[in-house]
Amino acid sequence: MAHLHIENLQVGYGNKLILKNINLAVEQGEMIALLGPSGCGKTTLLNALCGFIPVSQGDIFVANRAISKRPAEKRNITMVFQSYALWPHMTVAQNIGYGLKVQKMKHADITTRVTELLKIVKLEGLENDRVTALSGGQRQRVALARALAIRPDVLVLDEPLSNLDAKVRLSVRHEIKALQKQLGFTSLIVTHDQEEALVMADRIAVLNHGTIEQIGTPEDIYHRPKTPFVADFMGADNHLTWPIQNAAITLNINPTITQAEIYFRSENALVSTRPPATNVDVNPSNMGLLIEGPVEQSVFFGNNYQISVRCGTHTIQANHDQHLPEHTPVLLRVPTDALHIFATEAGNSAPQHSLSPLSNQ
Ligand SMILES: Nc1ncnc2c1ncn2[C@@H]1O[C@H](COP(=O)(O)OP(=O)(O)OP(=O)(O)O)[C@@H](O)[C@H]1O
Repeated sequence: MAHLHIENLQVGYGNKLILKNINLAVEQGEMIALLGPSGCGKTTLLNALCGFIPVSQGDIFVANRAISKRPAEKRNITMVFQSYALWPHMTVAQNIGYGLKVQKMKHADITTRVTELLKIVKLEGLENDRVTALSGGQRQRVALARALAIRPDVLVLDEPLSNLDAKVRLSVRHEIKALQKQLGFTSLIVTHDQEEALVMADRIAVLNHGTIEQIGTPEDIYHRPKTPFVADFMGADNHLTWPIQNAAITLNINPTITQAEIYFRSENALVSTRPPATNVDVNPSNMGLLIEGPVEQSVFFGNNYQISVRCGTHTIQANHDQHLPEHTPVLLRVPTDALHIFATEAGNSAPQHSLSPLSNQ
């Protein structure tokens, strides 16, 4: 059994079921990111793990021990909160040692452990400062040190970086990742930032309406989404429902499809301004999805331009290195391996989750 094993977990508030049937196995030393839109149940899952809310059905095992009926303080799972939740009247060292004092550890041992943690989170010299005098990034490191002080079996982090400004956020996420590798703690981190999940996690679980839609490595989730929801959530910002009765949109793939939902990222739509007449041949450079149309809008995005191309009733987004004036005729080509194609049965108006991805990798 995995170090953290969640089996058929159901959790709700009153009569409202939030987590429907969660199964998750987290190996010792692994960091799993729970990724999903607001309200999908990420925090609820962390709260159920920590024992802050009861579970309706299913079980949670940590190191082969069933813990879902144990009170929060007997689970040895600690949470790092979005708001840090530090004691404002205490010093850095007192905050870090707080959990150890509650556990009635000897004063000398607390001092040793706190000194060790101050070094780990690079806050040496600040032990006697009030936490209110620290920056956001430093406070978050105190919160992390306090959580790690008691050597938890599982560390859970609820959007730990969301109160930090963009630059600090980038450095703190690398620090947490490096610490996780160095110390080997098992952790679950909640985020709704896909880039954060890709950078920090060993595996990502994508949640939607209280269920896990897909779990896999960052590469799997990014390149091989199993459902339209995951493709969309991971940044495939263009969506077409095939077939399309429009000669300006052609799909040259093998095998051919009759009916499908197609997703792709604007960064994978290659823009060319060559005349459409040269584009009709089906040769290797024309494989994939081809779309012809005029530029509707070109917006500067810093490192490139976001080009909107009008094609019948569709507006397709593409990235390009140059500004293109409105009405410029362009050809977009999305290579086959950048298309996420979810075949649907002919005449079947099945819900998205029952679509099957067509292997195109
Ligand atoms: N104490 C509560 N009582 C009743 N419903 C709740 C309670 N807390 C959360 N919910 C509901 O449970 C659902 C999931 O909430 P949760 O906070 O777990 O989502 P989340 O994925 O963490 O969202 P966010 O990214 O916005 O933090 C939401 O519909 C929310 O309204």
